[in-house]
Amino acid sequence: MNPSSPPRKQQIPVIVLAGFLGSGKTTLLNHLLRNRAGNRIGVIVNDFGSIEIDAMTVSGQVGSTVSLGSGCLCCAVDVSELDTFLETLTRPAARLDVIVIEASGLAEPQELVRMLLASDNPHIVYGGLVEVVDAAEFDAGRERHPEIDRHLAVADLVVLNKTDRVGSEEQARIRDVIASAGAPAGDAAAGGSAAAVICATYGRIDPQLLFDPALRPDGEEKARQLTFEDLLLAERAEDEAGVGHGHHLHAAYESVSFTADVPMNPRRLMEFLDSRPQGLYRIKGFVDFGVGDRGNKYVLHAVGRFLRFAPQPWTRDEPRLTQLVLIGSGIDPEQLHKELADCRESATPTPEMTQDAAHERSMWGVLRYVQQPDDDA
Ligand SMILES: Nc1nc2c(ncn2[C@@H]2O[C@H](COP(=O)(O)OP(=O)(O)OP(=O)(O)O)[C@@H](O)[C@H]2O)c(=O)[nH]1
Repeated sequence: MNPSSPPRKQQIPVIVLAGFLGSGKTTLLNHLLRNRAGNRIGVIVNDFGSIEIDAMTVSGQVGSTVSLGSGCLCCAVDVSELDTFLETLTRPAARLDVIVIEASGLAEPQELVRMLLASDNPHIVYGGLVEVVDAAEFDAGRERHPEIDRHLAVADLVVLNKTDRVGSEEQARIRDVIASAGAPAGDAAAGGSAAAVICATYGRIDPQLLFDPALRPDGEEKARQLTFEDLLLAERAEDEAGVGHGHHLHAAYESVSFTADVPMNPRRLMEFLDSRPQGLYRIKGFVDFGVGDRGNKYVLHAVGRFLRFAPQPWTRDEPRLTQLVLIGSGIDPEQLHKELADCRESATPTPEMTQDAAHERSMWGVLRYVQQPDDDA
């Protein structure tokens, strides 16, 4: 790392929102904008027309960028202009916390993801490919657009939307199809989508699946955060009114919090991360590798198969801890917690020389995921 450049504020996650025409991308995006938990969101779309800009105060329009009073900056772009717009949106003056690119129904999301991963903009980090699927039109959609299987295979999170229009059996069937999407015909075991799948109506997912609540003291920025409990209450109210569909949002995803006050063993943690289960969508937090690197904690960001560590100096009085949150759907929280606990360093004494060399070597696996300033991806 270049010691002359001061560490900048955390990189801004860029999320790609994809899905076929009418699947509910704009509905989901509007939901995120209304429940952005204090975050300032930058949105890149193919055209403004579909976003409910009326619902927000438009405070300025420059070129094809619209600044919304509610803490959102929108721009309409052609994919070839992506880098230029990311450049604009990541300027410190924009003060954005997260950027969402709504891929047009026709854009190939893999192409956008590839461009993001290859981008040399140091201020962004890949935030995942979210594929919105219309549950009611699933089979018809696949027939018309067989390429949807390819999209599902590379997605990090699949939002099975419009579940108000299908029963729970049909939802289960679609989930199975998604899990085998992209695998060679007749051989689901050979692969398929590793994406976490969550069900939704009108795109109402918990925004925390995609980004964290902003820690902003600024009162003007404080949008009310839609919490997990709110979603649950809304669902219960629907159930009580007899309009629910037996699908409970608390079953939508699960999270695991892990804290350790002894260092983590780099080799074992990397084994855990390299074999993380299907459906484990996000991991965030920081890791103490103890003697592996006494000076730094390692901020961990994983979304889908993407994984990145960023070393950050411990402050003088900071307690040496590992703190991680894992979020996913269809995961076994207890098992994951146990596996992480098994990654803690055990105090087996080895001769000091061997120990030093071993620690240095075991950090290699971690360092593979540390971005160097001139890395491409
Ligand atoms: N019944 C039902 N309708 C929904 C749901 N989510 C979205 N819709 C409706 O589906 C239609 C399409 O939704 P959009 O959000 O515009 O879909 P989109 O993917 O952005 O569509 P394009 O911009 O054309 O690509 C709208 O009329 C929405 O109100 C849902 O969960 N259930």
